[in-house]
Amino acid sequence: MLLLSPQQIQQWDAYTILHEPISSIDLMERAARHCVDWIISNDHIRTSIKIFCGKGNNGGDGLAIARLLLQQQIPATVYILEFGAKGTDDFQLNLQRLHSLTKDIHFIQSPDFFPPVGKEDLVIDALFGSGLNRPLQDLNAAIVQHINQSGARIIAIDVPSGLFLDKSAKGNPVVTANYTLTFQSLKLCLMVAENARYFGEVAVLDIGLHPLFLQETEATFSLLSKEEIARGIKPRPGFSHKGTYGHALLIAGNTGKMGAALLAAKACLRSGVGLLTVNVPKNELPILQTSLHEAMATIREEEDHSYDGYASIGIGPGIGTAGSSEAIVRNLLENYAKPVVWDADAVTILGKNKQWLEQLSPGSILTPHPKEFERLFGASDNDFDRLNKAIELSKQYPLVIVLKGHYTLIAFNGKGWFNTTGNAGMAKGGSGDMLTGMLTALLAQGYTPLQATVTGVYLHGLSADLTLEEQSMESMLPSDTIENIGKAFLFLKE
Ligand SMILES: NC(=O)C1=CN([C@@H]2O[C@H](COP(=O)(O)OP(=O)(O)OC[C@H]3O[C@@H](n4cnc5c(N)ncnc54)[C@H](OP(=O)(O)O)[C@@H]3O)[C@@H](O)[C@H]2O)[C@@H](O)CC1
Ligand SMILES: Nc1ncnc2c1ncn2[C@@H]1O[C@H](COP(=O)(O)OP(=O)(O)OP(=O)(O)O)[C@@H](O)[C@H]1O
Ligand SMILES: [K+]
Repeated sequence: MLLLSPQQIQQWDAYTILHEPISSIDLMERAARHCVDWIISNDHIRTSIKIFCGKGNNGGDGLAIARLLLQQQIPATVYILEFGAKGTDDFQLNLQRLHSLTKDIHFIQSPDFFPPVGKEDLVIDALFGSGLNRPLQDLNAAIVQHINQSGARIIAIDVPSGLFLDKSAKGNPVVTANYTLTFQSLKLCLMVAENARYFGEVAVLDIGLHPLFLQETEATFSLLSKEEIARGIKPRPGFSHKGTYGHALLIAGNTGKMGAALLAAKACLRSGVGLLTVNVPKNELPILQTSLHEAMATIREEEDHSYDGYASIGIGPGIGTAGSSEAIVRNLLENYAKPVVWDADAVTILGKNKQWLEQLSPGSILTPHPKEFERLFGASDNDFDRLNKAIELSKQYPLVIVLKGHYTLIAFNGKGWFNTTGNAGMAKGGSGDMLTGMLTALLAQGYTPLQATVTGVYLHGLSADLTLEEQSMESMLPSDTIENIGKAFLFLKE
């Protein structure tokens, strides 16, 4: 699914009107009906429902929602923010339709006429949607503040009023919704952490916009889908052998950080690799060899760091950032030409030696979390800037950049894919190590760097989601999640 700009969303609307065909007022009616169905079936009806409308089509949705509620004998009061301009055609038509049902429609021109709103109210925010083109001010800013401080349950229609679809609204007045009912597809503004406090829980309502439009449309950002990932999984032919699936090397672990090496190694082994060697400090060798019978080992302090024969290498989890680790990073840059997975301390070392970025082998995968990303590429003003920076960098460097988060972004060659699997039970040390092991395993099996990354990131989150069948978000450990990598592969084959 593509993440569209406001202009593209308008075009999708127009395309549907032309090709379904359907009139725009009927499309609005369908959107409103989906909202009402969702509100009723999710038990959000309150004795007092206050619907705040602007005079664009978002406000039109609000008016249609009011009428559909009233038709089911559910009382609702409408407040229209009056800022001079005439409403859109569909707004005006819905206003006429509503007038035939109720006189409980209030035009507000000043904060003096704001209705009292309290905890017991349900507020429907239909002030502004995808047409917002500047920060809210004056009366519009005042009503947002009034609603936000009321303590009422707030349901935003399409997006919380005040959010721009594809750029930051940092510092602007924005409705803090408990729920956002967004039409047809997620929007970029509903994917970033900086807006999480505004959009609350998001439901995507399928209002039947024409699917063919997407086939004729290009967008920088899209969402990964199960079907797409499942199609990319390589078969394991009956006559294959361990050599078919590659020999991976993980350079991981150090004194007090051997858990990182074990988690990465175990995840690598559970992700289909043919052979695995783990490079660890001499003193830590027994920990590895007694806990993981399938892994071989090389010793960190030994001079001969030949990388010949490894189909892929992952470096970083728990290695530390001391000079000896820096030396390994330099050695790897000079002596290994295939893609490498760079994570954790290895990313920090690259951040300290930025000139080395030019030397990363093409197709290498960088897996920074936002702080590590900042160390590598500098600070960003907001989440949108960071996403756009990752996209620009992916044009500049022949690398796959994995910006980890709730919706992890994978940037490659000027395009970005958001992952939709995973949950807050993964917000624990060790989750990143697990991902490094998985990506290294997939590279070793001959997946292209992009394919390895999208597959690995998706399966990583999916394993965590499946872990919730037997654990809570509080209790689950990366070790549990690794044991569910198998279930995740099976789920893709269903
Ligand atoms: N496409 C779909 O799939 C469907 C879309 N539908 C619905 O349509 C919504 C989009 O409607 P929309 O385009 O009329 O824009 P909307 O957000 O209502 O109003 C913006 C208007 O207000 C103005 N304005 C802007 N910023 C302002 C500001 N800061 N302060 C004051 N005024 C400001 C601006 O006019 P301006 O003042 O710039 O002339 C603009 O015209 C969408 O979110 C969804 O709910 C569904 O009905 C059906 C399916
Ligand atoms: N709330 C969340 N929702 C979805 N995924 C999450 C969430 N929190 C963390 N994750 C995922 O878990 C992983 C965490 O990796 P990250 O390197 O940031 O932290 P870590 O677990 O401390 O790493 P390490 O393994 O190096 O200790 C990422 O892949 C991230 O996408
Ligand atoms: K809204």
